[in-house]
Amino acid sequence: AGRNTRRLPPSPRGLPLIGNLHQVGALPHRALRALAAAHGAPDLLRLRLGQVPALVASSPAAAAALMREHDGAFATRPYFRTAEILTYGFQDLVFAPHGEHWRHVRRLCTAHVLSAARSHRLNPVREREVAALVLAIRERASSSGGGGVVDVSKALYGYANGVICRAVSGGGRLSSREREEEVRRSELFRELIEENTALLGGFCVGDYFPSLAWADALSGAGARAWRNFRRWDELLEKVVREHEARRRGGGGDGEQEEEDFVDVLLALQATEKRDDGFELTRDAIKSLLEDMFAAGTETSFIALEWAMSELVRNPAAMQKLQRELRRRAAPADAAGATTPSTYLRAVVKETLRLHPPVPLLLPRECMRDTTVLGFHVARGTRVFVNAWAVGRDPASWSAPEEFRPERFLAGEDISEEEVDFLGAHFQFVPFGAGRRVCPGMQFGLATVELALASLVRLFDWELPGGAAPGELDMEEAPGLTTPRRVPLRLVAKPIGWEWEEGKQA
Ligand code: HEM
Repeated sequence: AGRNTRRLPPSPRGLPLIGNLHQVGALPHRALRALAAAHGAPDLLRLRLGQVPALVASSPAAAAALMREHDGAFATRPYFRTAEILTYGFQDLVFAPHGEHWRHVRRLCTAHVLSAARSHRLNPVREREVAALVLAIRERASSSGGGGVVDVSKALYGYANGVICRAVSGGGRLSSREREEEVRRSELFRELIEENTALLGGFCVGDYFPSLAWADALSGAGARAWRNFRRWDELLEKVVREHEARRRGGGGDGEQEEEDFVDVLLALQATEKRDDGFELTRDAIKSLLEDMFAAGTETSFIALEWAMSELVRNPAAMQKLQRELRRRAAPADAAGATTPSTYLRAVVKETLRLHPPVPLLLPRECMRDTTVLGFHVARGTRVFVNAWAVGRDPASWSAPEEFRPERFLAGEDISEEEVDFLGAHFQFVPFGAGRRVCPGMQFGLATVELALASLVRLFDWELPGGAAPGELDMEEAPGLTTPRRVPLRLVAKPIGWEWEEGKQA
């Protein structure tokens, strides 16, 4: 077919210069679903964002076409200026070309993260952090001020951050002075992650108007990114040095330390150096570490925040989960915490269906002209998969806007066995799919499930001031990830028999 007979996906009329940028809004996943519906584009919607051609997939069929049928053509990430600065110029580790180096490093890194989660090597880390979370909530709940109201969001963020910090850079058995240093370090990591999120989620003129990239120098976005990068580097350099010193010391007291992510990368560096041309440089290691912090903390935190919100809003689901977890835990507490609960898994899935923490996944870029579902997509097009819209697709889900974990149980409309997280079921893609699927999926799920199980099992939860469950504010904060707009504040009531048990422990 000739150039002029190529069929293009439907597109809303744009404005001169900015194109459709003004239509994307503060909550792009919601605005883009509405735009797709209004322009008869249930599968693929074409946009122009400034100077950049873009494509949005809004249905399971479109998600499958992009991430299964044509995965190879959409396996790269677009270039973002702030990301380039923040990631040691190694943007390609996460965000860019399909070079061999990138494939290699990512494969190694993925293998590590998944194996660490699967072998449960990191469960002691999570269990320590869950214990700290439960303790913090108990203290807050029983303190005289505030009437037992707990800032659940803050507590959950601390937990998610703690798990990643420990898993990435260690800190198993620490003296009290070391522990203090660790707490300070966690705070610093948190600050740096938040600034990264602000920078990456922010609007950078050069990302949409490549010919106006110089404008970012004027707006200060570049300088801000450099400043944050230098702070990251100082901290990560310290972490890597400490690990190197420990490795040289041969483990010191001879005790088997828990192996963390830095250890694994340093070991890889030692063995991979001889590989033809490939070297896991120090900058590459620090860049990977930074990715792990940034990608792992916010996502797990957001999933936990919404899971607790939905359970409080839906008391029947909360009670069902409490019954299941408390029954399991009663005879032998230790076993109760780790044996999987089907309803817990269903609650987590239902939460991720309604509230995917990264609702548009991470942007991809079309690497060569491709025909997708009969439409022409040009090389260089920036591609978004609206996982949020896909999860609420009325053709795939009954009562799609309702929180009903039962839908994921066997015998219901969609069974547990049918919809997994592995990217084979395109009506449910909170972790993406294909070559760019989230490598931290198992790690993230374990982090979310362990904390949620304890919070639901050990406490009863209510809204402050006797408000009805339906009154809970469920709005999302603007940005590329979707935490709650207002922090989740709940009354936590420790349940009796667990109290006693906790005291003995
Ligand atoms: C509930 C928790 C999590 C959710 C919902 C989540 C979601 C996602 C999504 C949607 C993507 C983009 C996938 C795509 O574009 O197809 C992604 C990428 C990524 N995630 Fe996760 N994630 C979670 C936890 C984690 C954790 C714990 C880690 C690391 C420890 C991690 C590391 C990464 C990395 C490195 C990438 C980039 C992969 C690439 O570009 O090739 N994630 N994640």
